[in-house]
Amino acid sequence: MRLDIISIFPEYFAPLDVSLIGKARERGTLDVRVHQLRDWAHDVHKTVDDTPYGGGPGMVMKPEVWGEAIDDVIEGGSPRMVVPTPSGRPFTQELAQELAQEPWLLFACGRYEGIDSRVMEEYSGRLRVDEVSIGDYVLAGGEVAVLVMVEAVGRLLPGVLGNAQSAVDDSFAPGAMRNLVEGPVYTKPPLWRGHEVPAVLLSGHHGNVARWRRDEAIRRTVRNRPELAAALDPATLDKHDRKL
Ligand SMILES: Nc1cc(-c2ccc3ccn(Cc4ccccc4)c3c2)n[nH]1
Repeated sequence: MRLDIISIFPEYFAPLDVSLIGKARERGTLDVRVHQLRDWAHDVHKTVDDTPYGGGPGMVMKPEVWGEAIDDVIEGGSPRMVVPTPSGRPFTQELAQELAQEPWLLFACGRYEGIDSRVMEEYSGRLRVDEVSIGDYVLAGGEVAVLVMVEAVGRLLPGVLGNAQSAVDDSFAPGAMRNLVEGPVYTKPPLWRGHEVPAVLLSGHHGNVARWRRDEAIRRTVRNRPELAAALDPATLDKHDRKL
């Protein structure tokens, strides 16, 4: 997968050189290219923003600079364009799975009050353009949102996660964990500061372990994410409720 990221703060993406994503880049699974938007601003001050039409606080990012940058980066190709914004469609595990199937993603990182909307209008005619929110809180720009999405998507790519099963067992993953968060995890020692590991996990009985883990996942979903629990098959809840 090729990932292009355009931003006025390319240094935000240094973390993509380390850990899972860094190794995927070394292996060639991921081809990440970060671009400085100001390289396409031609005035002496490399201006990328201007005052908003209709008034209001802050500044808006200029369409001309973005248009030149995107045209140069995509070179006539057709990546899927993802634009982080507070007003976008929610970024979910399902969307991460969808993006992980794409051969080429282009992330446009806005700052200030956002990017002139005509940029998304212009490229929606040529590319698949998704405006995406990573949550109902307001960031100062798109860079952190892109880091979140690149990690969530990157870990789903073949060979990136040491243990491919992990992704299958992810919270929210389609299939058995749909609408469920994960339960608690434990490792050695079996007793730590008076806290024991649940005996079932030491039993070696895989069926009982699987059932216990599902019970705990449902218990935690009901406690922390009632809106997800509401979407669970009532039969599932009912069966487990009796034990929860
Ligand atoms: N989930 C999520 C995404 C963002 C986000 C993404 C890109 C940008 C570009 C500029 N800002 C600042 C901004 C503040 C308020 C209104 C509009 C823009 C951004 C915020 N915040 N929260």
